[in-house]
Amino acid sequence: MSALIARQAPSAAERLADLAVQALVDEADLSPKPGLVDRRGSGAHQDLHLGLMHASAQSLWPAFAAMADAARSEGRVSQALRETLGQLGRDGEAEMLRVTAGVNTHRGAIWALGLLSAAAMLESGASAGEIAASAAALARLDDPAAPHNPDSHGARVCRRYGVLGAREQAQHGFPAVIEHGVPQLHASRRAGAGEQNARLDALLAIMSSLTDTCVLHRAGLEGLTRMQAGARAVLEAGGAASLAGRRQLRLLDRDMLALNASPGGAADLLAATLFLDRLAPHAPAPTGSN
Ligand SMILES: CC(C)(COP(=O)(O)OP(=O)(O)OC[C@H]1O[C@@H](n2cnc3c(N)ncnc32)[C@H](O[C@H]2O[C@H](COP(=O)(O)OP(=O)(O)OP(=O)(O)O)[C@@H](O)[C@H]2O)[C@@H]1O)[C@@H](O)C(=O)NCCC(=O)NCCS
Ligand SMILES: Nc1ncnc2[nH]cnc12
Repeated sequence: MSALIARQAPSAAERLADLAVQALVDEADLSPKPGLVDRRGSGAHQDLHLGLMHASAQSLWPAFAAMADAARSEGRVSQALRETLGQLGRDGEAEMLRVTAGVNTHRGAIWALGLLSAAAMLESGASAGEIAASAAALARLDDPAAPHNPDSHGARVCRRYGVLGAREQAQHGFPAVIEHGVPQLHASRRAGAGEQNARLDALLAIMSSLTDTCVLHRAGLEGLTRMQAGARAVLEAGGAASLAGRRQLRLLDRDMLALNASPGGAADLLAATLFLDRLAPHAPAPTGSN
């Protein structure tokens, strides 16, 4: 009997949860990322490290599987599905905080990958853009049970600087992912950058345009401007695979550390990019870890 259970193929929801967790692990491991936790160390953070990012990612598997399964049961974008996803997202966040002893490792990632996992189940076989559009339709539905926290870091800086944050990024169909992350990942792969460099370029493309509320919270408008301009400078110099680009990337890393800035929102959206890329690849698939 146990041999029979062991051989059972994973369900579609379980496969989506596998992909979501793998995307988070790949994002955490990618190095060198400016200001962020990676294989070299904790970046601008005092309370995060790579082991904690991995443990947090693994703790979210049941939440992602449950969100995808709820989408399978409901079968369409609906108010009922939105409310179920909201509850599962809050449960996932509680489990993350239990595993990390209260440190916010992946709040933005639960939001983005939770919506995208549910949408991927609804839009099986669809393109990255179609999946993101379906996730956006879910994000635009109001969840009356969601506790509105006007004091979250994101809410505070959105008010102060008049910018859009994680909520709007999802409601608008993840433009940072669909217009910047995914196309740059594919372009850098086509140019022969190597998989790790292509992923770094995708992160930089996201950073060059995103109003990352983590950076605004930690380093204000100056931090955001320097992040966007620094990321653009790496790409304009030839990207992470080029010597000139690597030089710019080292400067950007130093700058982010000096400003105590960490682009956590961009990191979450890189994970969303890698998730969608695995689901709907339209460019040469990764060939190794070079
Ligand atoms: C809608 C919610 C995402 C809540 O959003 P809100 O803006 O109110 O709340 P925040 O607590 O600020 O969380 C937003 C997180 O999203 C990431 N992010 C930032 N900017 C963007 C952006 N422009 N687009 C997309 N995503 C963005 C970011 O997450 C990462 O950073 C986290 C660390 O941040 P922080 O806690 O500020 O940590 P530190 O700087 O280290 O703090 P200190 O050390 O200084 O104390 C890290 O977790 C990364 O993930 C933002 O943090 C959503 O949460 C929500 O409403 N959920 C309800 C449940 C639900 O409905 N779910 C639906 C199905 S999933
Ligand atoms: N690698 C990383 N470093 C810091 N914050 C993050 N949030 C999501 N991924 C992160």
